[in-house]
Amino acid sequence: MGTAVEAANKEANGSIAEKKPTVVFVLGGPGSGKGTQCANIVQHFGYTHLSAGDLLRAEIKSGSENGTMIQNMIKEGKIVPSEVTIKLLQRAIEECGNDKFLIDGFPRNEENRAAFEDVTKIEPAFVLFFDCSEEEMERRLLSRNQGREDDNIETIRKRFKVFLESSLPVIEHYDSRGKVRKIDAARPIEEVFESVKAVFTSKNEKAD
Ligand SMILES: Nc1ncnc2c1ncn2[C@@H]1O[C@H](COP(=O)(O)OP(=O)(O)OP(=O)(O)O)[C@@H](O)[C@H]1O
Ligand SMILES: Nc1ccn([C@H]2C[C@H](O)[C@@H](COP(=O)(O)O)O2)c(=O)n1
Ligand SMILES: [Mg+2]
Repeated sequence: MGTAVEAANKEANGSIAEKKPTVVFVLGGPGSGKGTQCANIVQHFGYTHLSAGDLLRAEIKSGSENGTMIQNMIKEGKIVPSEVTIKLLQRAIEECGNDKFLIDGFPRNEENRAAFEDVTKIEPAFVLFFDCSEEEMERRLLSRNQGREDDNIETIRKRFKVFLESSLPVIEHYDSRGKVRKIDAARPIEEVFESVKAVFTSKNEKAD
């Protein structure tokens, strides 16, 4: 159940169906640099950044009835049921005055993908895929130092396995539809962003 403030925001900004927002999915393995590059895209291109992982962590902190379940799943590197994550994304989109969104770390599996399409009827403009080796991602995660409970070697290995088994097939799904813009994410942050900028400024993209 939403609060009165949430309801007022939704009325002011419109439901997802009315808004028909531009959505770019930002995918890649754990530690590939999704959040880092999203921050740059926000600055340069005026998108609103919605990280599914951040929304789930905020839900744990809020003391929600789903908090313990979400916390346990994140600790195990597992993917939270779509209905929970989609509600959080839907609410964030509806409460926001912007009409273009980077959805980071979602869809993470086929269930996420199909349920989001079903509920919102939104097709992404394109999918940014940050491609990086496990070796490099592991190095980055182990030195991230943000106090995340899942940045330990045991959970990191589980997250890599889930990425290969459940998330890569989603990327392949969009690739077969010509939607994936693959970026070599193993380079320094500034170089990666040069490639990202080229995607967002391309005349062929409908998302700039
Ligand atoms: N190109 C890069 N080169 C080196 N370090 C990077 C690069 N991009 C990001 N990092 C660092 O790696 C760590 C992980 O980056 P980030 O949080 O952006 O990854 P992520 O894909 O969002 O990860 P997660 O899926 O775990 O949320 C951070 O400490 C970040 O500063
Ligand atoms: N669609 C999603 C996104 C994230 N989660 C959970 C499981 C992830 O390991 C964790 C952290 O996400 P990140 O911040 O690394 O993008 O959050 C999920 O269940 N479903
Ligand atoms: Mg992130």
